[in-house]
Amino acid sequence: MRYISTRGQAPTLDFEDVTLTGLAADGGLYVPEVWPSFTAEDIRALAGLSYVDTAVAVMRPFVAGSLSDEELRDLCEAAYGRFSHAAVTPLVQLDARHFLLELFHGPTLAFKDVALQLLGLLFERFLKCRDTHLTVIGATSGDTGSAAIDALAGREKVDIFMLHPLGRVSDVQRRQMTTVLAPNVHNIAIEGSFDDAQALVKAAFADREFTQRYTLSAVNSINWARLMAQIVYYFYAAVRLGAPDRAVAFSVPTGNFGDVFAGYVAARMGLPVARLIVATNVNDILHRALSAGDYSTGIVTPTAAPSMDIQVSSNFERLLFDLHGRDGAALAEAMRGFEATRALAIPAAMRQEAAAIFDSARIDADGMALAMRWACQEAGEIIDPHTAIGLAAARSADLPREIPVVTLATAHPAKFSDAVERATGQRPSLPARVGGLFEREERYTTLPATLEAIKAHVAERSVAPA
Ligand SMILES: Cc1ncc(COP(=O)(O)O)c(C=O)c1O
Ligand SMILES: N[C@@H](CCOP(=O)(O)O)C(=O)O
Repeated sequence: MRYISTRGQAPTLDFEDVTLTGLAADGGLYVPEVWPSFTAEDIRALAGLSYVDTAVAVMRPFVAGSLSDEELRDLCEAAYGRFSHAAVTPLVQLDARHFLLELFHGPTLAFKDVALQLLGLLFERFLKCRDTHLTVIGATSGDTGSAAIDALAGREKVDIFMLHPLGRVSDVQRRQMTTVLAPNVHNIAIEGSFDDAQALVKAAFADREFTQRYTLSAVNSINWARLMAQIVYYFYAAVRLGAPDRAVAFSVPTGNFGDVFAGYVAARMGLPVARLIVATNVNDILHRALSAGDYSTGIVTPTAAPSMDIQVSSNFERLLFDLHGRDGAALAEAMRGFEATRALAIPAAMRQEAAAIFDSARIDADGMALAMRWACQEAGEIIDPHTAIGLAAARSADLPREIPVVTLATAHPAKFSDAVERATGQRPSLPARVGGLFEREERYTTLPATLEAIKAHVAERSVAPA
């Protein structure tokens, strides 16, 4: 498989290089040159397979030329062997048509583990035969950071610098990052929002001299391998609910548009996905973009679902690439306009094309709390605020009755126990595997949100050649 940039100017790469590269040199994001295609028979053959077997079957076309089936299987077994549930991503039924797809059984209790446990192993596999030291630089609104740190802590040939917005992640989220004291882990609290942190990561990649000197790489969903691993659970869930003979809808709590884009890829590959519901909190740029063509940023409002407090959604560019007929030059011009004005009008024809599969909903604090209460009282499930936004959107969606609706449960409720307790009166406790968080020493550096400060910090801490 070859990978091309959404902005059309960067070199075409194979899977190994695309995994190690992160952001494309032209500022774009890598996508497969073609979407692999699964027939109904291919999908039927997934029935009854374990998660690992499903992962190998679904990811095989994306890694072709870089990993053999045996290598891919070994990596998946190691990655998913660390999950606490035998099904890795189990489905839970809430009522006649609503399901939760629990994605939080990994080591750091959020869906990010599904991709990042694999990515950590991919880095190790691809660096084994190279004389390269990777400097990973990432931005987190709470969950990517801890999952990436867990996946990379203590690994040879990698340093990780993780930027989180100071004071805007939950205590559990922060401590999951800052109590990891491995020498290759460098936590930075940025005086700004998640969008500022993400913009700094992109600015670091745009500095070609810096990128080359430190061999920068990414763990955010700008890295294609992240999304690839997330496609698997759409297949796994849909097949369990009757695909290819029954279409399934998914409701996805959305921030950076990575998780829901993985669902879009699954649909492009042939999975019968009836609808993808993009569920946002009050930071609703994606809802405005999909429902009214208004992709313009505002001020980020802190909410009880902090991991979705995002305005500029990285992966929306990947969808825009397809909506622009995969014309990299046209998209590069549109993105330059967006970067200059912080606004992009999505033409009606593109909006209509997106509407063939995407719905969207904006859920406010009351809607979120109501969904947490409904899940608790009617189905006996305690859910986290991000999942609640997905569930609220799922329950308000206008869909034929025979279509099952799967809400992606993206985080364990104990990561956000204050908000859960406020809504339901129940305080979920942390699973034993992450216990002791509040007794451990924390280590992080607070920096202003400037590229100079980040570069100086990397230069001081990285073991890569100066
Ligand atoms: C718990 C949780 N839910 C939902 C999201 C949104 O996912 P995405 O950024 O892939 O849209 C995030 C952050 O990425 C998250 O951490
Ligand atoms: N919500 C995310 C933000 C970063 O998203 P990513 O999927 O691009 O890594 C987080 O939890 O950090």
